[in-house]
Amino acid sequence: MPHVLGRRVPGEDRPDAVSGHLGAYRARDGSSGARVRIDLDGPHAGLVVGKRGYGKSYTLGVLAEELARTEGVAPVVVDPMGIFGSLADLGAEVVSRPRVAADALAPRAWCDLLGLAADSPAGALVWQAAAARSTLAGMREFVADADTKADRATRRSADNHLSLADSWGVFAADGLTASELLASLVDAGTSAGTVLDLSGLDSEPANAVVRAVASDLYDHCVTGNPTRLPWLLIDEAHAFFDGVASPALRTVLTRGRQPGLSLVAATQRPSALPPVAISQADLLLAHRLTSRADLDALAAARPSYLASCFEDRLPGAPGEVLFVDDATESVHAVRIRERQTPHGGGSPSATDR
Ligand SMILES: Nc1ncnc2c1ncn2[C@@H]1O[C@H](COP(=O)(O)OP(=O)(O)OP(=O)(O)O)[C@@H](O)[C@H]1O
Repeated sequence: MPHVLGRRVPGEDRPDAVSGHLGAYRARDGSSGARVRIDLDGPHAGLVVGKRGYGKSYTLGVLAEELARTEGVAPVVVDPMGIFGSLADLGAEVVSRPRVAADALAPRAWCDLLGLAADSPAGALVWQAAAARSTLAGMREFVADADTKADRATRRSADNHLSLADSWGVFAADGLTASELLASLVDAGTSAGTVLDLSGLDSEPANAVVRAVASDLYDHCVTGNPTRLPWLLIDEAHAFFDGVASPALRTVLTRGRQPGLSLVAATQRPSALPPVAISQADLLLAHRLTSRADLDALAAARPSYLASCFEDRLPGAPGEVLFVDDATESVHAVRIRERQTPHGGGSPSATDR
């Protein structure tokens, strides 16, 4: 019987409950022990942390590989560095420069995105336009025609902001929506998932895509009965918790598991995450971490069982993690298995030239 970490009701799991091969236990002398699997059956909030170069993206890739070949789940990988393209080898769809529908963002999200206070004249106009129209072109028309109440300067300001959003090239009437994302996976008869390659996008457009996809996935899970349970895997997550994607990600973290949406965030800077991102995580995979601020941020948001042993047991080599399993309130030293598709990350080295 393989050992599965993350099971909510240990010992009472269904024999057919799905899990993924994560690696092997690591003994104190560094030797490898029994195989370790991770629960993929129930929804989870996961956090992968560690210093640069110690394997966060690699670990996220291992998780994506396991999800890609698991029935009943649909991984959606947010890839800001463009390093997860090799998941196509397992049948994942890699979407370069993903685009989203304008109405995948709620009116409030439009104001946040454009840096407009909702109660400012231009903000109120953008809000009305987002509520009234489903496309960005339609919103701009709405603003141009709003000649009754809004004065010229307000219309111009609102349109300047919308024009900037237009220039990002991430909004399209036929853009990716969560329901299409999950439906297309069903049509294709595969659960291999999707990689959203955001490399080359600036922070605002990348955040716009992530906010739209996260809130759309959440709404889809709440209002429908998703045919597959989505897993949102986010690399360099601090860039999104720090940006306008944050409200949607917080909602997923605090309320996503109930309707079936999982989120796994990877970051080298846990101290840059809101405490809720740490406290909500029921799976914590910690690679080597030395910054005092990051260790303190983890300790402050975690229950007491973590503070007592966590720091001393953190691993020292790339590919090793301390796995904190909330379900059993236990901590395990694990060596993450090797990738089955090529890893696209890692630092460039002059020696390799
Ligand atoms: N489980 C593993 N098995 C074998 N090698 C690994 C493993 N994890 C990491 N490595 C090695 O460590 C290197 C760095 O890993 P990775 O790119 O995931 O780091 P990172 O923590 O995401 O760094 P960054 O913050 O710079 O993105 C990889 O290129 C790989 O060579």
